[in-house]
Amino acid sequence: MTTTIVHADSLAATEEPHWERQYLNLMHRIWTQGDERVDRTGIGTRSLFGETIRFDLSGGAMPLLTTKRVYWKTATREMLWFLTGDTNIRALCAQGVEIWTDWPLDRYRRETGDQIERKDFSARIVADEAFARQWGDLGPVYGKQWVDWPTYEPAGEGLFRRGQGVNQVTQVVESLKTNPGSRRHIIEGWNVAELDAMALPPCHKTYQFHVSRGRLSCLLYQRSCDLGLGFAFNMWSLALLTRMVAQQCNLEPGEAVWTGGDVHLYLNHASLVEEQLAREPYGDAHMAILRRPDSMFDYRIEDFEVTGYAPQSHIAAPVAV
Ligand SMILES: Nc1nc(=O)c2c([nH]1)NC[C@@H]1CN(c3ccc(C(=O)N[C@@H](CCC(=O)O)C(=O)O)cc3)CN21
Ligand SMILES: O=c1ccn([C@H]2C[C@H](O)[C@@H](COP(=O)(O)O)O2)c(=O)[nH]1
Repeated sequence: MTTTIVHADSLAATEEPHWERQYLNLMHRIWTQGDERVDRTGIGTRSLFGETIRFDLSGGAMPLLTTKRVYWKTATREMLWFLTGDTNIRALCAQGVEIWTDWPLDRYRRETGDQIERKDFSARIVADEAFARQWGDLGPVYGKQWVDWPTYEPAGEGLFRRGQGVNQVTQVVESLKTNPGSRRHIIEGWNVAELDAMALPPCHKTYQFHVSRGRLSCLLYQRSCDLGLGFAFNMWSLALLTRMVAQQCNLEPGEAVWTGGDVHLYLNHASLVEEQLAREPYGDAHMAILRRPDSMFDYRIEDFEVTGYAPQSHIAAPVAV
Protein backbone atom coordinates (compact mmCIF):
# COMPACT_ATOMS: atom_id res chain seq x y z
CA MET A 1 0.00 0.00 0.00
CA THR A 2 1.31 3.43 -0.80
CA THR A 3 0.59 6.42 1.34
CA THR A 4 0.58 9.85 -0.15
CA ILE A 5 1.59 12.56 2.22
CA VAL A 6 0.56 15.99 1.06
CA HIS A 7 2.49 18.81 2.67
CA ALA A 8 0.81 22.15 3.15
CA ASP A 9 3.81 23.65 1.33
CA SER A 10 3.25 21.67 -1.84
CA LEU A 11 -0.44 22.59 -1.82
CA ALA A 12 0.48 26.25 -1.58
CA ALA A 13 2.95 25.77 -4.41
CA THR A 14 0.20 24.62 -6.78
CA GLU A 15 -1.88 27.75 -6.16
CA GLU A 16 -1.71 30.40 -8.88
CA PRO A 17 0.76 33.06 -7.79
CA HIS A 18 -0.70 36.54 -7.34
CA TRP A 19 -0.34 38.49 -10.62
CA GLU A 20 1.63 41.20 -8.82
CA ARG A 21 4.46 38.68 -8.31
CA GLN A 22 5.37 39.35 -11.95
CA TYR A 23 5.91 42.99 -11.03
CA LEU A 24 7.82 42.30 -7.81
CA ASN A 25 10.03 39.72 -9.52
CA LEU A 26 10.79 42.17 -12.30
CA MET A 27 11.60 44.86 -9.74
CA HIS A 28 13.94 42.46 -7.96
CA ARG A 29 15.64 41.38 -11.19
CA ILE A 30 16.20 44.95 -12.34
CA TRP A 31 17.55 46.04 -8.97
CA THR A 32 19.94 43.09 -8.65
CA GLN A 33 20.89 42.41 -12.29
CA GLY A 34 20.00 45.55 -14.27
CA ASP A 35 22.59 47.43 -16.26
CA GLU A 36 23.50 50.57 -14.29
CA ARG A 37 23.63 53.56 -16.59
CA VAL A 38 23.48 57.31 -16.81
CA ASP A 39 20.11 58.38 -18.21
CA ARG A 40 18.70 61.58 -19.73
CA THR A 41 17.60 62.93 -16.32
CA GLY A 42 21.09 62.54 -14.82
CA ILE A 43 19.75 60.50 -11.88
CA GLY A 44 20.90 57.15 -13.18
CA THR A 45 18.95 53.91 -13.54
CA ARG A 46 19.27 50.16 -13.52
CA SER A 47 17.65 48.76 -16.58
CA LEU A 48 16.57 45.57 -18.37
CA PHE A 49 15.30 45.44 -21.92
CA GLY A 50 12.21 43.66 -23.21
CA GLU A 51 9.82 42.54 -20.46
CA THR A 52 6.20 41.36 -20.37
CA ILE A 53 3.49 41.34 -17.69
CA ARG A 54 0.09 39.76 -18.35
CA PHE A 55 -3.20 40.26 -16.54
CA ASP A 56 -6.56 38.54 -17.02
CA LEU A 57 -9.38 41.09 -16.94
CA SER A 58 -12.17 38.48 -16.61
CA GLY A 59 -14.94 39.17 -14.15
CA GLY A 60 -14.01 42.85 -13.75
CA ALA A 61 -10.58 42.21 -12.23
CA MET A 62 -8.14 45.12 -12.50
CA PRO A 63 -4.33 45.25 -12.22
CA LEU A 64 -3.98 47.63 -9.29
CA LEU A 65 -0.81 47.11 -7.26
CA THR A 66 -1.56 46.15 -3.67
CA THR A 67 1.99 46.46 -2.28
CA LYS A 68 1.50 50.23 -2.28
CA ARG A 69 -1.55 52.43 -2.67
CA VAL A 70 -2.05 53.51 -6.27
CA TYR A 71 -4.14 56.61 -6.92
CA TRP A 72 -6.27 55.06 -9.63
CA LYS A 73 -8.57 58.09 -9.82
CA THR A 74 -5.59 60.25 -10.74
CA ALA A 75 -4.63 57.80 -13.51
CA THR A 76 -8.26 57.63 -14.64
CA ARG A 77 -8.53 61.41 -14.82
CA GLU A 78 -5.38 61.41 -16.91
CA MET A 79 -6.91 58.85 -19.31
CA LEU A 80 -10.12 60.88 -19.64
CA TRP A 81 -7.99 63.96 -20.32
CA PHE A 82 -6.07 62.12 -23.07
CA LEU A 83 -9.39 61.22 -24.68
CA THR A 84 -10.42 64.89 -24.85
CA GLY A 85 -7.37 65.51 -27.05
CA ASP A 86 -6.23 68.26 -24.68
CA THR A 87 -2.48 68.72 -24.18
CA ASN A 88 -2.56 71.58 -21.69
CA ILE A 89 -2.10 70.65 -18.03
CA ARG A 90 -4.70 73.25 -16.98
CA ALA A 91 -7.61 70.79 -16.90
CA LEU A 92 -5.51 68.36 -14.85
CA CYS A 93 -4.34 70.97 -12.36
CA ALA A 94 -7.94 72.15 -11.94
CA GLN A 95 -8.78 68.61 -10.73
CA GLY A 96 -5.78 68.43 -8.40
CA VAL A 97 -3.85 66.11 -10.75
CA GLU A 98 -0.21 67.21 -10.66
CA ILE A 99 1.54 64.30 -12.39
CA TRP A 100 2.38 66.37 -15.47
CA THR A 101 3.08 69.71 -13.71
CA ASP A 102 6.83 69.22 -13.29
CA TRP A 103 7.63 69.46 -17.01
CA PRO A 104 5.99 72.85 -17.75
CA LEU A 105 7.26 74.04 -14.36
CA ASP A 106 10.81 73.07 -15.29
CA ARG A 107 10.57 74.97 -18.58
CA TYR A 108 9.04 78.02 -16.90
CA ARG A 109 11.82 78.15 -14.31
CA ARG A 110 14.55 77.70 -16.92
CA GLU A 111 13.16 80.31 -19.30
CA THR A 112 12.16 82.99 -16.78
CA GLY A 113 14.57 82.36 -13.93
CA ASP A 114 11.58 82.64 -11.55
CA GLN A 115 11.96 79.83 -8.98
CA ILE A 116 8.23 79.63 -8.30
CA GLU A 117 6.93 76.80 -6.04
CA ARG A 118 5.09 74.00 -7.80
CA LYS A 119 1.81 74.64 -5.98
CA ASP A 120 1.90 78.35 -6.86
CA PHE A 121 2.67 77.54 -10.48
CA SER A 122 -0.22 75.08 -10.61
CA ALA A 123 -2.61 77.59 -9.00
CA ARG A 124 -1.61 80.23 -11.54
CA ILE A 125 -2.13 77.79 -14.42
CA VAL A 126 -5.69 77.25 -13.17
CA ALA A 127 -6.45 80.92 -12.41
CA ASP A 128 -4.88 82.56 -15.44
CA GLU A 129 -5.90 81.27 -18.87
CA ALA A 130 -3.34 83.28 -20.83
CA PHE A 131 -0.57 82.08 -18.51
CA ALA A 132 -1.75 78.49 -19.02
CA ARG A 133 -1.75 78.97 -22.77
CA GLN A 134 1.83 80.22 -22.67
CA TRP A 135 3.29 77.84 -20.08
CA GLY A 136 0.93 74.89 -19.57
CA ASP A 137 1.07 73.15 -22.90
CA LEU A 138 2.99 69.89 -23.35
CA GLY A 139 2.97 70.03 -27.14
CA PRO A 140 1.24 67.42 -29.34
CA VAL A 141 1.45 64.53 -26.83
CA TYR A 142 -0.80 61.49 -26.43
CA GLY A 143 -4.26 63.06 -26.57
CA LYS A 144 -3.54 65.08 -29.69
CA GLN A 145 -2.14 62.09 -31.57
CA TRP A 146 -4.88 59.74 -30.38
CA VAL A 147 -7.86 61.81 -31.45
CA ASP A 148 -6.47 64.36 -33.93
CA TRP A 149 -3.38 62.94 -35.67
CA PRO A 150 -2.50 65.70 -38.15
CA THR A 151 -2.87 65.24 -41.89
CA TYR A 152 -1.95 67.53 -44.76
CA GLU A 153 -3.40 67.88 -48.23
CA PRO A 154 -2.03 69.56 -51.34
CA ALA A 155 -3.18 73.16 -51.76
CA GLY A 156 -1.59 73.67 -55.20
CA GLU A 157 1.75 75.14 -56.24
CA GLY A 158 3.62 72.77 -53.97
CA LEU A 159 1.84 74.10 -50.88
CA PHE A 160 -0.04 72.04 -48.31
CA ARG A 161 -2.84 72.84 -45.92
CA ARG A 162 -4.04 71.06 -42.80
CA GLY A 163 -6.44 68.24 -43.56
CA GLN A 164 -8.98 66.66 -41.23
CA GLY A 165 -7.22 65.12 -38.20
CA VAL A 166 -7.47 61.36 -37.71
CA ASN A 167 -9.35 60.15 -34.65
CA GLN A 168 -7.59 56.84 -34.05
CA VAL A 169 -9.78 55.99 -31.06
CA THR A 170 -13.00 56.30 -33.06
CA GLN A 171 -11.46 54.35 -35.92
CA VAL A 172 -10.33 51.50 -33.69
CA VAL A 173 -13.75 51.18 -32.05
CA GLU A 174 -15.30 51.13 -35.52
CA SER A 175 -12.83 48.57 -36.87
CA LEU A 176 -13.34 46.33 -33.82
CA LYS A 177 -17.09 46.39 -34.42
CA THR A 178 -17.03 45.83 -38.17
CA ASN A 179 -13.88 43.75 -38.63
CA PRO A 180 -12.99 42.14 -35.31
CA GLY A 181 -10.55 39.66 -36.88
CA SER A 182 -8.32 42.44 -38.18
CA ARG A 183 -4.67 42.60 -37.11
CA ARG A 184 -4.61 46.36 -37.55
CA HIS A 185 -6.44 47.65 -34.48
CA ILE A 186 -3.77 50.11 -33.37
CA ILE A 187 -3.63 53.41 -31.51
CA GLU A 188 -0.21 55.00 -32.05
CA GLY A 189 1.33 57.92 -30.21
CA TRP A 190 4.73 57.99 -31.90
CA ASN A 191 4.34 60.70 -34.51
CA VAL A 192 7.92 60.93 -35.71
CA ALA A 193 7.47 64.32 -37.35
CA GLU A 194 6.21 65.92 -34.13
CA LEU A 195 8.45 64.36 -31.47
CA ASP A 196 10.53 67.54 -31.18
CA ALA A 197 7.48 69.59 -30.27
CA MET A 198 6.50 67.29 -27.37
CA ALA A 199 7.54 67.92 -23.75
CA LEU A 200 8.32 64.17 -23.65
CA PRO A 201 8.04 61.70 -26.51
CA PRO A 202 5.33 59.14 -25.71
CA CYS A 203 6.30 56.27 -23.41
CA HIS A 204 3.09 54.19 -23.69
CA LYS A 205 3.28 54.57 -27.42
CA THR A 206 1.39 51.70 -29.08
CA TYR A 207 -1.87 49.97 -28.11
CA GLN A 208 -2.94 46.98 -30.18
CA PHE A 209 -6.35 45.39 -29.70
CA HIS A 210 -7.29 41.80 -30.44
CA VAL A 211 -10.63 39.98 -30.42
CA SER A 212 -10.83 36.29 -29.72
CA ARG A 213 -13.93 34.31 -28.71
CA GLY A 214 -15.87 37.45 -27.90
CA ARG A 215 -13.13 38.79 -25.63
CA LEU A 216 -11.14 41.96 -26.20
CA SER A 217 -7.47 41.96 -25.30
CA CYS A 218 -4.98 44.78 -25.60
CA LEU A 219 -1.22 44.78 -25.83
CA LEU A 220 0.67 47.91 -24.86
CA TYR A 221 4.20 48.50 -26.06
CA GLN A 222 5.86 50.97 -23.72
CA ARG A 223 9.29 52.01 -24.99
CA SER A 224 10.50 53.33 -21.62
CA CYS A 225 9.15 52.52 -18.17
CA ASP A 226 9.83 54.01 -14.76
CA LEU A 227 8.96 50.83 -12.86
CA GLY A 228 8.80 52.54 -9.45
CA LEU A 229 6.33 55.28 -10.41
CA GLY A 230 4.99 55.20 -13.95
CA PHE A 231 4.25 51.48 -14.25
CA ALA A 232 1.43 51.40 -11.69
CA PHE A 233 -0.37 54.09 -13.69
CA ASN A 234 0.45 52.64 -17.10
CA MET A 235 -0.81 49.14 -16.19
CA TRP A 236 -4.02 50.55 -14.71
CA SER A 237 -4.60 52.78 -17.74
CA LEU A 238 -4.01 49.92 -20.16
CA ALA A 239 -6.69 47.88 -18.39
CA LEU A 240 -9.02 50.87 -18.12
CA LEU A 241 -8.77 51.67 -21.83
CA THR A 242 -9.37 48.01 -22.67
CA ARG A 243 -12.47 47.93 -20.47
CA MET A 244 -13.87 51.11 -22.02
CA VAL A 245 -13.26 49.92 -25.59
CA ALA A 246 -14.72 46.49 -24.74
CA GLN A 247 -17.86 48.14 -23.36
CA GLN A 248 -18.25 50.29 -26.47
CA CYS A 249 -17.86 47.23 -28.71
CA ASN A 250 -20.07 44.90 -26.63
CA LEU A 251 -17.14 42.57 -25.99
CA GLU A 252 -16.04 40.87 -22.79
CA PRO A 253 -12.71 42.02 -21.35
CA GLY A 254 -9.86 39.64 -22.20
CA GLU A 255 -6.23 40.12 -21.30
CA ALA A 256 -4.09 43.19 -20.69
CA VAL A 257 -0.60 42.46 -21.98
CA TRP A 258 2.04 44.97 -21.00
CA THR A 259 5.40 44.98 -22.74
CA GLY A 260 8.27 47.26 -21.87
CA GLY A 261 11.35 48.19 -23.88
CA ASP A 262 13.78 49.91 -21.49
CA VAL A 263 12.33 49.02 -18.09
CA HIS A 264 14.21 50.77 -15.32
CA LEU A 265 14.43 51.72 -11.69
CA TYR A 266 15.86 55.12 -10.79
CA LEU A 267 18.77 54.94 -8.39
CA ASN A 268 17.00 57.39 -6.04
CA HIS A 269 14.13 54.87 -5.63
CA ALA A 270 16.18 52.58 -3.36
CA SER A 271 13.91 52.98 -0.33
CA LEU A 272 10.77 52.38 -2.43
CA VAL A 273 12.31 49.21 -3.87
CA GLU A 274 13.39 47.93 -0.48
CA GLU A 275 10.04 48.68 1.15
CA GLN A 276 7.94 47.30 -1.68
CA LEU A 277 9.95 44.08 -2.04
CA ALA A 278 9.44 43.44 1.67
CA ARG A 279 5.65 43.41 1.20
CA GLU A 280 3.36 40.57 0.11
CA PRO A 281 0.65 41.22 -2.48
CA TYR A 282 -2.87 40.30 -1.41
CA GLY A 283 -6.46 40.67 -2.51
CA ASP A 284 -7.74 41.67 -5.89
CA ALA A 285 -9.35 44.84 -7.07
CA HIS A 286 -12.36 44.90 -9.34
CA MET A 287 -13.90 47.72 -11.30
CA ALA A 288 -17.48 48.29 -12.42
CA ILE A 289 -18.43 50.78 -15.11
CA LEU A 290 -21.70 52.14 -13.79
CA ARG A 291 -23.32 53.15 -17.08
CA ARG A 292 -22.75 52.78 -20.79
CA PRO A 293 -21.77 56.17 -22.22
CA ASP A 294 -22.61 56.89 -25.87
CA SER A 295 -19.00 56.95 -27.04
CA MET A 296 -15.38 56.72 -25.88
CA PHE A 297 -15.51 60.46 -25.29
CA ASP A 298 -18.44 60.57 -22.87
CA TYR A 299 -17.01 58.78 -19.82
CA ARG A 300 -16.81 60.67 -16.53
CA ILE A 301 -14.83 59.92 -13.40
CA GLU A 302 -18.06 58.98 -11.52
CA ASP A 303 -18.65 56.15 -13.99
CA PHE A 304 -15.92 54.02 -12.45
CA GLU A 305 -16.29 52.14 -9.18
CA VAL A 306 -13.46 50.14 -7.66
CA THR A 307 -14.19 47.46 -5.07
CA GLY A 308 -12.00 45.05 -3.13
CA TYR A 309 -9.03 47.38 -3.08
CA ALA A 310 -7.35 47.39 0.33
CA PRO A 311 -3.73 48.22 -0.51
CA GLN A 312 -0.75 48.66 1.78
CA SER A 313 0.30 52.22 2.48
CA HIS A 314 1.44 54.63 -0.22
CA ILE A 315 5.20 54.81 -0.77
CA ALA A 316 6.34 58.21 -1.95
CA ALA A 317 9.21 58.45 -4.42
CA PRO A 318 10.71 61.41 -6.31
CA VAL A 319 9.92 61.77 -10.02
CA ALA A 320 12.85 62.21 -12.40
CA VAL A 321 12.20 65.20 -14.69
N1 LIG B 1 10.46 59.85 -14.50
C1 LIG B 1 9.21 59.81 -14.94
N2 LIG B 1 8.38 58.82 -14.51
C2 LIG B 1 7.10 58.78 -14.94
O1 LIG B 1 6.38 57.85 -14.52
C3 LIG B 1 6.65 59.75 -15.87
C4 LIG B 1 7.53 60.74 -16.29
N3 LIG B 1 8.78 60.76 -15.80
N4 LIG B 1 7.13 61.71 -17.14
C5 LIG B 1 5.81 61.76 -17.71
C6 LIG B 1 4.81 60.99 -16.98
C7 LIG B 1 4.16 61.59 -15.78
N5 LIG B 1 3.78 60.39 -15.03
C8 LIG B 1 3.82 60.37 -13.64
C9 LIG B 1 4.39 61.41 -12.95
C10 LIG B 1 4.39 61.39 -11.58
C11 LIG B 1 3.82 60.33 -10.90
C12 LIG B 1 3.80 60.36 -9.40
O2 LIG B 1 4.41 61.19 -8.77
N6 LIG B 1 3.06 59.47 -8.76
C13 LIG B 1 2.98 59.37 -7.32
C14 LIG B 1 1.90 60.23 -6.75
C15 LIG B 1 0.70 60.35 -7.60
C16 LIG B 1 -0.27 61.45 -7.15
O3 LIG B 1 0.14 62.47 -6.64
O4 LIG B 1 -1.47 61.25 -7.33
C17 LIG B 1 2.77 57.92 -6.95
O5 LIG B 1 3.17 57.54 -5.87
O6 LIG B 1 2.25 57.17 -7.79
C18 LIG B 1 3.26 59.28 -11.61
C19 LIG B 1 3.26 59.31 -12.98
C20 LIG B 1 4.23 59.22 -15.74
N7 LIG B 1 5.35 59.75 -16.42
O1 LIG C 1 3.60 57.06 -18.93
C1 LIG C 1 4.80 57.16 -18.65
C2 LIG C 1 5.55 58.26 -19.01
C3 LIG C 1 6.84 58.29 -18.68
N1 LIG C 1 7.43 57.28 -18.01
C4 LIG C 1 8.86 57.40 -17.65
C5 LIG C 1 9.85 56.51 -18.33
C6 LIG C 1 11.14 57.32 -18.18
O2 LIG C 1 11.64 57.14 -16.86
C7 LIG C 1 10.66 58.75 -18.33
C8 LIG C 1 10.75 59.25 -19.76
O3 LIG C 1 12.08 59.48 -20.11
P1 LIG C 1 12.64 59.15 -21.59
O4 LIG C 1 14.07 59.64 -21.53
O5 LIG C 1 11.82 59.94 -22.57
O6 LIG C 1 12.54 57.69 -21.81
O7 LIG C 1 9.30 58.71 -17.94
C9 LIG C 1 6.70 56.18 -17.63
O8 LIG C 1 7.20 55.23 -17.00
N2 LIG C 1 5.39 56.15 -17.98
